[in-house]
Amino acid sequence: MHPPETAALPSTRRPVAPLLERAPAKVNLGLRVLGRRADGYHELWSLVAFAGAGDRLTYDPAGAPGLGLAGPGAATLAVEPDNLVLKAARELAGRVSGLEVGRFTLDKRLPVSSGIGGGSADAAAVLRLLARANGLAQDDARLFEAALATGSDVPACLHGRSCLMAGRGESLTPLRLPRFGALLVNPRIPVATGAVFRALGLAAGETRAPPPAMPDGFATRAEVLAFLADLPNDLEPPARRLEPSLQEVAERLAGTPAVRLVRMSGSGATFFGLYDDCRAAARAAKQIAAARPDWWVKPTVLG
Ligand SMILES: C[C@@](CO)(OP(=O)(O)O)[C@H](O)COP(=O)(O)OP(=O)(O)OC[C@H]1O[C@@H](n2ccc(N)nc2=O)[C@H](O)[C@@H]1O
Ligand SMILES: Nc1ncnc2c1ncn2[C@@H]1O[C@H](COP(=O)(O)OP(=O)(O)O)[C@@H](O)[C@H]1O
Repeated sequence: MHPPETAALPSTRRPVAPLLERAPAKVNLGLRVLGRRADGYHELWSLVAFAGAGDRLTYDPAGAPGLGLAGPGAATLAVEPDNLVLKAARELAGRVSGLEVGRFTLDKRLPVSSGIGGGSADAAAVLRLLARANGLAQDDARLFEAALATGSDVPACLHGRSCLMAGRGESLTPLRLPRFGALLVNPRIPVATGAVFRALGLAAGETRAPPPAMPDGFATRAEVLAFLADLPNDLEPPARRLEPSLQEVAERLAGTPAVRLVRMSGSGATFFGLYDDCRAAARAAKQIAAARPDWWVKPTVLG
């Protein structure tokens, strides 16, 4: 005799699938510091692109509110007190009454404090996840406000596509870029953003030369490279003064075949090389990883 069939218990809770968002690395292809404002922040003018490589955030709307860390970089980061994932969630909750916040799991792959905005990308991914889960439009102004309150780089990461970034980081002009193969290299030396800005030594109210003329767009990689020749990263000299060992990173990238440009991103210490395609970037990655297995070396695509 068969046991009687049991009907599934009725549930009062709607099953909700976890949501996933990518948190791509940000690369400052060029970055001019135009001056220092009275409030201490610096006026920037930067051509920003996003990489195929990044962290990943999953969100369980039904989970206990909080953050779990996973992935190769989990041990390099603490959940509190300053995790940008929770800061972004708090900033949005302060602006949207009744916002439901569940559990985030961060798959940490990008090096921390490395000039490619890993924390900012995570924060932006959190805002996108909370918007999706709470039915907010992705262009809801409160997302942008929460982004800027979380950090200067978060609005660009929320935008998530190549752009000219100006002001403190809040002024964004979309700009399409042709695709590059790219290699990101970090010597696993964390560099504090505030220290690099301070090492520039600008007084409050001081201004510097204006930026180059704004391009209408770029049709070819050669046009981008010509534009970048006049758009260095003004934070690279002070970062190199603070960390003279960055010279080796630049030299190793410059020694890879077919590299078109070598430069530091943001406040460092990640440097990038640009190539015509992903195959060249992958070859370069092998060369550098063989010489420096202790470094973080990531071939990817940009634009
Ligand atoms: C330099 C950049 C370039 O994209 O990238 P990273 O090196 O961080 O990746 C960003 O402006 C970094 O943005 P983010 O890391 O969000 O900066 P915040 O948390 O707002 O500020 C960190 C520190 O940098 C200084 N800061 C930041 C932005 C800015 N426009 N002027 C500044 O002087 C702040 O005064 C603070 O001491
Ligand atoms: N989720 C996060 N990922 C990375 N860094 C974080 C995160 N939350 C907080 N931080 C802190 O934010 C600062 C900047 O980190 P990050 O965004 O990785 O570097 P950068 O601004 O140089 O690109 C570091 O002091 C780091 O400890």
